[in-house]
Amino acid sequence: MKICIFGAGAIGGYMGAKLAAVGADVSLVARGPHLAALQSKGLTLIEDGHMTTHKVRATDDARTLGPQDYVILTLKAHSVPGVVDQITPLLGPDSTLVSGVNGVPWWYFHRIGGVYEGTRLASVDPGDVQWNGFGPDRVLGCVVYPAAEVSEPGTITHVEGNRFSLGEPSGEKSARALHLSAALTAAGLKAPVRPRLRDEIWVKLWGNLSFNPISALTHATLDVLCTDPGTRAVARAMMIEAQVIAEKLGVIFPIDVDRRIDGGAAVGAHRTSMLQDLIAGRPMEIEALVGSVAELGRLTHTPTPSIDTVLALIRLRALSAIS
Ligand SMILES: NC(=O)C1=CN([C@@H]2O[C@H](COP(=O)(O)OP(=O)(O)OC[C@H]3O[C@@H](n4cnc5c(N)ncnc54)[C@H](OP(=O)(O)O)[C@@H]3O)[C@@H](O)[C@H]2O)C=CC1
Ligand SMILES: CC(C)(CO)C(=O)C(=O)O
Repeated sequence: MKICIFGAGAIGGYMGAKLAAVGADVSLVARGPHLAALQSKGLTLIEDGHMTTHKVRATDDARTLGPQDYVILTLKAHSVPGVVDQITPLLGPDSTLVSGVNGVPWWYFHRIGGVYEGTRLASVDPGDVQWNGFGPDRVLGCVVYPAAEVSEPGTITHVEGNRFSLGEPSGEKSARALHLSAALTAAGLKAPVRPRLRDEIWVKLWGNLSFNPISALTHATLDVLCTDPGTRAVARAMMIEAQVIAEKLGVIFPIDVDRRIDGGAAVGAHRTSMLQDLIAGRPMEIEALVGSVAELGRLTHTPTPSIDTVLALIRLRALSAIS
């Protein structure tokens, strides 16, 4: 089974190291100093205080790798539309594209059934470049739970978690989903195949939608923003609006908003990825995590005053960060 991880930074590097450790046929697409380190020194993973280094096939030119059985995208959401042409050489007629990217996925309305079937999302797929370039039939959804970081070029430090939930847009337990699940499980990861992956997408998104921009706007860590009465109320209001939207789309939430916020608080003094990106001067995943939910609000005729307010603030914060 040939697996390529495109955008092998923190999450892709973590998955790549776990696969390489068990001898899987895995290739990594990366760039810059991180790629140079992967090629010269190998991929190092620091996990539970142990350091392991793996020789890996790594390139910045996917054309040299050819068609794969699985292409796992672990880019930041805003990076994907611009690199569709770089990814397509990895795709043969039977290749599966696994979308390991946070936020509302561009394929959300593929095989969902009902009145919204086939709806495209401009916030995450402007110009439909992913829908038209990849084709939604080859997509297998993935919700990424581990936390990891590129601690230096070529080195991934795992923080916590090892679950990558998988799911077909149709909810089927397909052979392609089960085969990838088996490969990831053999690498020591948790990879359940879920019949209702969209429910999990929303539970994760609940936090990213609210905690991430609030943290970037306030520079507060999760424990603080989830317990401060003012910011907790903002997060809660955003999450309730999102819940109304999601339930109109058929989602069933297994927990309530307060439990989700308490879960965020329990993570502790963690800077969300959006705050980390802001501090590092990198683009933030604003449209995939927040703009997409505002777009779904309009689609489902759901008022989203809290989400719109925070979205306006974080968009302007991003512009101010650039200039
Ligand atoms: N890190 C985490 O703990 C978690 C992340 N996620 C989600 O997972 C996804 C991936 O995040 P993460 O792993 O942190 O992101 P990273 O930025 O660490 O990894 C993406 C990598 O892709 C590289 N890249 C970008 N464009 C190209 C290109 N054209 N060719 C080759 N390489 C390229 C980046 O290089 P460069 O640095 O040069 O841009 C970077 O190394 C995001 O949606 C994120 O929200 C979800 C849960 C937790
Ligand atoms: C905030 C957290 C931990 C969960 O919402 C996260 O996923 C992120 O930092 O992007």
